[in-house]
Order: sequence, then C-alpha cells, then structure tokens
Amino acid sequence: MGENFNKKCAIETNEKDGGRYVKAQENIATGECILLEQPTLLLASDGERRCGNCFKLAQSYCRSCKITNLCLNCKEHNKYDCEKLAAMENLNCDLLKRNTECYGIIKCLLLQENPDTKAYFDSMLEADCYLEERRGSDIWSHYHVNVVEPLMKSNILKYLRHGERVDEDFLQRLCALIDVNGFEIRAPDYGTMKGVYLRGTILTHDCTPNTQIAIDDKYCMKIYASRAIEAGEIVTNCYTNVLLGTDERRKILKITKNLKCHCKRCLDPTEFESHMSTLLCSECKTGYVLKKDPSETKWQCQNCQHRRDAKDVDRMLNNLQEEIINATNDIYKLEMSLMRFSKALHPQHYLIVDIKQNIASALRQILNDPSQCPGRKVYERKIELCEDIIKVLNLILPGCISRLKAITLYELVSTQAEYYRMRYKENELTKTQLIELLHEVEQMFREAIRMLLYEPKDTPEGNLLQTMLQELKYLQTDIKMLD
Ligand SMILES: C[S@@+](CC[C@H](N)C(=O)[O-])C[C@H]1O[C@@H](n2cnc3c(N)ncnc32)[C@H](O)[C@@H]1O
Repeated sequence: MGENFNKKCAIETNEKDGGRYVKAQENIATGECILLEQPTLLLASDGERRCGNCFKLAQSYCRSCKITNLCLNCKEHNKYDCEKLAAMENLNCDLLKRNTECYGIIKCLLLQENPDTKAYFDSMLEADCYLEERRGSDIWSHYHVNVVEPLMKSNILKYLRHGERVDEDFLQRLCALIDVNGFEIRAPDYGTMKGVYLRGTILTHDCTPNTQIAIDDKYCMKIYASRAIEAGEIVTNCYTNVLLGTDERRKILKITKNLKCHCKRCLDPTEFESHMSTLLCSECKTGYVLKKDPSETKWQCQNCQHRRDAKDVDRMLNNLQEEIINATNDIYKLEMSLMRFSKALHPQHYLIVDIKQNIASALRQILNDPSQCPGRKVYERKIELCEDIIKVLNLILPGCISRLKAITLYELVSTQAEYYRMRYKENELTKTQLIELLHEVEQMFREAIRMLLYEPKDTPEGNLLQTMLQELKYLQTDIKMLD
C-alpha cells in the first residue's frame, strides 16, 4: 500500500470543522503527478458478489472460510482474512451470505484485526463521514437492517480482538466512511466497484477541479494536475460528473457527501457562460431562464422576468432525461428529441450535450461499419456534434487538460480526416486543399494526444493513447505521400 504524495503538497486541517484538505506548497505544473496510491480496501458495489482475489463477479465461495466469494479460476484470497474467518466455528455464514453488504464491513473489521494493517484502519477513521447527520435517516435504517443486525446476530464480534468496541454506532460509522470516501472504480470484467484510497480521499471537491484521477488495471490511483496549480491553491477533485448542471451536481453531492458546494461554477448562474443549466423562456420564447443563486426555488427569465417554479422545472428535466434513456441508440428518436428539447433548453444545456453525445456515439458505430456505407451527411453531423461538445467542455474546464476533451477531439479529427479524403476522391477538394486540411487535423490530433500523455499505461485511456500515436503516424505518412 505504498504511496507517493508530491512533496509540493501538504495536508492541512480546517480549524472550523476539523476537515482535512490538500494545499499546494509550491507551483505544480500541468500533468505533474500529485499522488500515486494503492487502495486500502476494494469492495463490490452494494448487492454484488465479487471474487475476493480477482474481483470478477462470482457466486461461489472459498472452501476454507466459506464466506468470501471466490471465482472458479481463483484458489485463494487474503491469507490473514481467510484463516481468521475459517477459525470462527459458530459463525452464521448463511445469514452473512444472504446480506451481501455485510462483507465489505467484515473486510474493514479484519483490517483492524490484522496487526499489519491496523494502522490503515486507524487512518481510515480520521476521514470525514458526517455520522450525526445520518442518524435516524433512511440510510441509517437501511444499514441497521442490512448490516448491523446480521453482523450482530452472526456471532462474528465474539471472535474479534476489538469486538467489544463494535456497536451500532461503530458499524454505522464504517458504512458511512465507505460511502463518503469510497471511489467508484472500474471492475475487471464490467460494471464498477468501490475503492478506498486514504490519501486520495482527502482532496476537496470542486466542480471545476484542478486535477484528474486515473486508476490503472492494478487499481493504483494516480492524481495529476489538470492545469498549473499555484503555491497556496487548494488541490481539488470533482466528486461528481462535470457534465451535469448545477442543481444535479449539487443534489448528488448533498446525498452522497452531505456537501453544499459553493465553488465558483456553482455560484455563477451561467456556469462560465456555458449555460449548462439555462432554460429558454416559455413566455417570451427568447429569454434565458436562470436561477440567480443555486439555493433559490424560483427560475426567472432575464428578458421578460417570467418566473418558473423549481419543482416544475425538475419535473420537466426528469421527463426529458427519461426520454433520452428510452431512445437508447436510436438516432432518429434521439434527433427528434433534440429538436423538441431545443425549444425549451439553451443549446448548451447539459441535457442537450447528453443527447448530442448519444447521437455522436451512435454515428460512430455507423462510421466504423463499412457495410453501412455511411454517406457524407453522417460525417458532417458527427463533426458538428463533436465541435458543439468541445465548445462546452472548453467553457467549463478552461485551460485544463481533460480526458473528455481529448476523446471528443480524437473523435472529431478522425472523422474530419476521413471526410476530407472522401471529398478529395469526389474531386471536391484539390490536393493542396486536402493537404492543408490534413495539416490542421494533425495539429488537433497532437492536442488530443497531449491531453492523454499523463494517463497511466494500463488504462483504457492509456491504450487509446497508443492507438492515437499510431494513427498520427499514418496521418503524417499520408500527408507526406500527397506532398
Ligand atoms: C471525501 S471527504 C474529503 C476529506 C475530508 N475533508 C476529510 O478530512 O476526510 C468528503 C467530505 O469533505 C468535505 N468537503 C469536501 N469538499 C468540500 C467542499 N468543497 N466544501 C465543503 N466541504 C467539503 C465534506 O464534508 C465531504 O463530505
């Protein structure tokens, strides 16, 4: 569980609430690594069963301890945990197996039992988890029924050295710590699981963060600067999806982290002129409808002052969101929805961006399948959509390197290169014009590559970087041959 925090950073403590955060002590350059860290705990997502060794989905159990899931290809899992559990003769394994969420907490308790990992457990307890705010809530009742009661009734506590300090509050605290500090990470087969990273979790949230987090196939977390960070700045990470609107991001942050975000983006009604939350006025048809402050319950048109109730807006956005989900990959349905949404939402609203991403991805499938003989309209539409998405990303992540930007830029330039070649073949472009356009494509290709250079090797983005480097070489050869 080695870790490497950049020496230019320091962990500081907020005097008011004791919360920790990370501050840059010196200037940090774009792309510079801030932290490399192995997880302290890897856990299945709620309700899932994953092999205790390879973390693929598994239904079978270890023959020795009888409680850890082990897939048919794996023979053993953590030796300490296995032996400790196997020695618990009167453990009610069936009860624990039925309540899948117990296993993550058992892993935590074993971290505390094992002298080699006790220090990690103790530092996990230092993290924020706002236990008092959860007391009596639905989530508290959920864990009472699904974790606390089964664990108490299973006899496990009497086998633990620290069992006497384990009561309802202690177990609820462990559940809360995992909820607040667990990172959603890629599982090795498909889906996601949770990883607890004791250092990575200290970074404060910001909706326009100054770092990016990448996790490789050995679950090593790398945090690097997505823009230059000046000495004295707080080092931040975005706990939610940057492509959501302010209300949606804040709702998720409140539920998952009990956090009221007051970052610059949340406090700017236009979200840095991106207008990702802006509606079009249903009265005057042209005015922008905004909320001046994120905690307000009324939306108001900046042109005719017409007001809309927040509940009514929520209902409309939920219906539109459902429509996108129901359209799945159907381009016709998506385009029809886009036309309808465009009457109610700003052209850069997050749901418009979402639908454009869906259409672009469906078009990619057509362009990658030569048997569909894609016509020029398909290329033109894909180019237009990618350009629109990049424009929004540049507004919300100004000056930042970003995986999202890199991938969208790559989608754009690979489509443009094909499109220009097609037009050249159809004698619409001269050779000189084609060379000039391909040179422009090459510049943007380099920009996309530059943004992925800091991604670890064994990640989908690291692999994409290798593909892009190859494709850049082909493009350069192509240009040379035309010259
Ligand atoms: C993952 S932890 C971050 C580290 C935490 N401060 C600690 O000491 O363990 C998430 C919690 O930190 C606090 N936090 C993180 N970012 C914040 C922000 N931008 N504003 C206010 N509180 C924040 C909230 O209490 C949140 O639930």
